[in-house]
Amino acid sequence: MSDPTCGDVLVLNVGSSSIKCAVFDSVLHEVLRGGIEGLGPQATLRLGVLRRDVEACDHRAALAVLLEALDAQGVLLGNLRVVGHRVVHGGPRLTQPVRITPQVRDEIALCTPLAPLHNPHHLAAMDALAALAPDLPQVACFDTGFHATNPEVALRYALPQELADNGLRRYGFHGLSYAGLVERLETLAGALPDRVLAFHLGNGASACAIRGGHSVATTMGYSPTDGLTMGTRCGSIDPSVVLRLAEERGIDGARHLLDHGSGLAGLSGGVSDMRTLEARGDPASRFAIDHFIYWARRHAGSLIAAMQGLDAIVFTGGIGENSAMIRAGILDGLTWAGARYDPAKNSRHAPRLHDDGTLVTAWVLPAEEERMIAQAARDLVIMA
Ligand SMILES: Nc1ncnc2c1ncn2[C@@H]1O[C@H](COP(=O)(O)OP(=O)(O)O)[C@@H](O)[C@H]1O
Ligand SMILES: CC(=O)OP(=O)(O)O
Ligand SMILES: [Mg+2]
Repeated sequence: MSDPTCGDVLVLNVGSSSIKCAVFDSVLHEVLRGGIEGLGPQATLRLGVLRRDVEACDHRAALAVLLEALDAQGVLLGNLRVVGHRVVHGGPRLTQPVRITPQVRDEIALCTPLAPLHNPHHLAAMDALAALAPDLPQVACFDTGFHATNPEVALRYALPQELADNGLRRYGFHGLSYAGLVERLETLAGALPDRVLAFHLGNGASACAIRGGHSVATTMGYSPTDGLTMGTRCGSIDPSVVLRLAEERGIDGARHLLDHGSGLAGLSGGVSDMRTLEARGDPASRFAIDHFIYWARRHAGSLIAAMQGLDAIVFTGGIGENSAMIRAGILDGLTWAGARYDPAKNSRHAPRLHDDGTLVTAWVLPAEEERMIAQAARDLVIMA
């Protein structure tokens, strides 16, 4: 058992298909990392060196298993000083890290229709912790904040002003991951490349144009359903298709199809997991992978135009960090923009995929959402 006093900050990153967690001390050294992925009757729990199959059919069950495992490894809720949560959607007002009060919780709940795959699970985690440790401060960090620097022309839909005033605009997501990636890239590259095309490819997937360290455009919009082909989400789609689906299946039926039954799962006949699709190799799985790559390239072209060029490409997220095939597929479609990589480095998932002297550099970096959240939670509660 590890030292029970060493963990000060617990971070929970409740994603659409997984729960990740990390424990930091008050100077932000990572003490423990883990999570549960593949939620279902045979989910996988990883925590430090521990790895075991567990039953975790939904996010609530997964959280209970995770908290028990943390406790067994000496991370006691009573000894923590703060818990930080990733929150996907906080609407127009909640963009900066904030201490969770009943009012903040209610505001996050109001945003549930905008992120139905995420916000209910964030709330369940906050409520579970509040019940177990009512005096433990909790902080919410939002996926949208990083995109506040997008120009108005990128943020607005071509809709009347009063609709934008009512929150019908683009927000963009995976912002904590992109902010972490900018910090890491600057350190690794020595200086931050000016025009960075970043791909966060996980179960949810997006891409972002980052200029001078700031987001200028991104593929997700009003909700995390827009943009690239995803695990179970359709990505960009003609709104008339949505209207027709709503007519035929009702609003809830349409939403369910677009968020849960589309993307890789819809194209392949039920498989949303990229690793499984790569292993299967049947025509439907292959087509789903081709679709994912093709639309990542198409959106990349749009983002490169938004930045007026390209200096670096970065991959992160479960697929971005682990799938050499997907990275190669995307990069092979961007040679016109100067993208080059060394296949051997790509196979090794090396942080640096390019050779010296390459004009457009290419990188694989870990998604560091947890580190960003820990930093904000520490600053808001421990350093305050
Ligand atoms: N070795 C691998 N090869 C291909 N895909 C992988 C690999 N490891 C993980 N993935 C994929 O990463 C995705 C999950 O990414 P992750 O970022 O953990 O998801 P979430 O959006 O839930 O946070 C799944 O599609 C999974 O199959
Ligand atoms: C915003 C989003 O899609 O998050 P995730 O990738 O964790 O599903
Ligand atoms: Mg994620």
